[in-house]
Amino acid sequence: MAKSLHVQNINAWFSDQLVLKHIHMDLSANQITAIIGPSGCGKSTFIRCLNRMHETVPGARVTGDIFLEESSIYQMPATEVRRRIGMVFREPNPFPTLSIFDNLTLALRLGGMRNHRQLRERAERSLRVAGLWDEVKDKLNQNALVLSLGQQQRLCIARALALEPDVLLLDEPASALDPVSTLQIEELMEQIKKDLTIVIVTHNLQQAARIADTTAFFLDGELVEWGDTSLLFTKPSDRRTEDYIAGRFG
Ligand SMILES: Nc1ncnc2c1ncn2[C@@H]1O[C@H](COP(=O)(O)OP(=O)(O)OP(=O)(O)O)[C@@H](O)[C@H]1O
Repeated sequence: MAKSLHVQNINAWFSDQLVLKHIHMDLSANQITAIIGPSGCGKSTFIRCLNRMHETVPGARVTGDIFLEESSIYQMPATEVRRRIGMVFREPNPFPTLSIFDNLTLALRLGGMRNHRQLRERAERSLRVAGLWDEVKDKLNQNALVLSLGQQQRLCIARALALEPDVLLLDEPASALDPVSTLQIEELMEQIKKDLTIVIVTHNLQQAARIADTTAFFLDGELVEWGDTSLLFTKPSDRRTEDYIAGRFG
């Protein structure tokens, strides 16, 4: 079920470098929120804070709090946070030695699901949602690397969906893909937002304008502004946002 995230005064460091400063933001359920901003402004660090991945980097630190609905993610076991708040990365990263089926079901099996019929149902359901079932149903036991890059990325999304998360974080999920695969990923996000809260980092302003309900503009570790995507693109309230979307820097 989709759940909203509430970010309260997040600061994040890599060693002594402060890379996110006093971030307050709400990420609404059943919406796509796009995170935009120039290279190095803290977009990836921000979404890696949202499922407690940032703190896994040696020397990295976070202060502040993030709530999944009413519950602080810092009061939950980190493994539980990452199950409920899934993540898809820039480069498709299927487990390279595993079959398509095992890619989808490994985490479920590690979580204790043993019944083969149940595993098969969950795998099929997430592949159907990811629009991949017809393409892979006859090769579930083949290595995941037989798939094209675009299919591998949809497999990674299906793998995240198989855990039935509340939130899905995507860090430039289409940046390594061709235009057709990019469109498939965008259509997929539109479909799954009815069940999920989606946060996507993108360099591509057209992509944010096409798919995001809400857009947030980051600059130098600050959240300059966030709000309704069409308003942010047509009537930004801050001069720096206006300059960025007009292509004057970044
Ligand atoms: N593993 C790391 N160790 C140290 N510093 C890092 C690390 N990862 C990122 N940084 C620094 O943190 C700051 C924010 O980086 P981040 O990757 O969050 O930005 P970004 O907006 O996602 O950039 P890009 O669009 O280029 O991916 C940058 O100054 C970057 O150099």
